[in-house]
Amino acid sequence: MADARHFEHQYLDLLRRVWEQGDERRDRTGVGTRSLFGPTMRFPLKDGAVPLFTTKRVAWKTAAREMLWFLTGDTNIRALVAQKVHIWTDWPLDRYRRETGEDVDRDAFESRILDDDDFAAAWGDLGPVYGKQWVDWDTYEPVGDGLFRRGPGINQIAALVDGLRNNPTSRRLLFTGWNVAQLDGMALPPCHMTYQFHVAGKRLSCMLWQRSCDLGLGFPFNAFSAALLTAMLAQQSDLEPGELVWSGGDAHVYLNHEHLVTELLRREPRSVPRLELLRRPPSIFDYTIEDFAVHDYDPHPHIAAPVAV
Ligand SMILES: Nc1nc(=O)c2c([nH]1)NC[C@@H]1CN(c3ccc(C(=O)N[C@@H](CCC(=O)O)C(=O)O)cc3)CN21
Ligand SMILES: O=c1ccn([C@H]2C[C@H](O)[C@@H](COP(=O)(O)O)O2)c(=O)[nH]1
Repeated sequence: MADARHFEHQYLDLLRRVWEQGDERRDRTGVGTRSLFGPTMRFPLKDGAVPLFTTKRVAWKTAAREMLWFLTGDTNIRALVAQKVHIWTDWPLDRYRRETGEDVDRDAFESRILDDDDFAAAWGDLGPVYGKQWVDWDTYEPVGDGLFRRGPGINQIAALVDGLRNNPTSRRLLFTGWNVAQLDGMALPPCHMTYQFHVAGKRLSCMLWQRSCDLGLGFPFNAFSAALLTAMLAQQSDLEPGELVWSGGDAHVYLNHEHLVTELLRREPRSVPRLELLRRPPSIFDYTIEDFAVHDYDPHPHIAAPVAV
């Protein structure tokens, strides 16, 4: 039976509102969007609750692999492609086509990324995106005469775990990918850009600030990933997950996702999935995909939709 308060209704309501009332405009990609500014959603994370949407099947293992890849600090798509994660391939592929004029197809491009070290180094890197900023934010030390040398990189995630354990009432429990000085070198500036945490009793809550949100394709991944990260951080800090508060800046639906919106709004959310961490690894950097299980996930079928590059 349909439960009016299923967490997913927040998502479906926002999709409807953006589609019906959003400002229609041209966007960077040329596809066009309808856009609203500043929505907030709150998802419970207690007892394994997780915002994994059920009105279409979401490839949660793909989202989890991407999150683990961020935590390694890697910014090259090679490690993703090796795990059959294709969600970042289109940006290096687009650059390759533009800069060489060669009309290589996606599969051939991915094969070269996997088979050829030099090619992967030259064409597979996204620049200093999420992983770099999260675990190895560049620092510089003055050495006199207006000269600087590299200092040690800052690991924001390690510092966060330390803060959660030792200073849980701090109002500075956050990390960000928005390194203003390095935005120009990134294939895309971070969308899910700032994560702040709050501990109340034994509950760890996360607030994610997402400056730009593709509601059809990106958001189902972003919501699940943020919940997963919160569960991992809670486990590492002897806390329990509390709530995910998501705030978006520009929340949009691409005009070529109309079929997705129409079909999702026809469907009823079903089942309440649960996330389980099967092991407690020695640190936040030691999780593997085998450490995650999702129970009671009974989604409607997947709906394909094109990604705007
Ligand atoms: N326009 C746009 N939307 C995004 O969500 C997005 C970007 N660009 N650029 C950077 C990353 C890459 N992300 C992506 C890219 C593609 C899918 C995607 O195609 N998802 C499909 C198939 C997933 C699969 O491979 O199994 C989906 O139906 O969810 C999802 C997230 C999120 N980000
Ligand atoms: O995790 C992500 C990454 C990207 N997106 C979407 C949001 C926008 O549709 C594009 C980025 O384009 P900008 O012009 O840089 O805003 O990618 C997402 O939703 N989630």
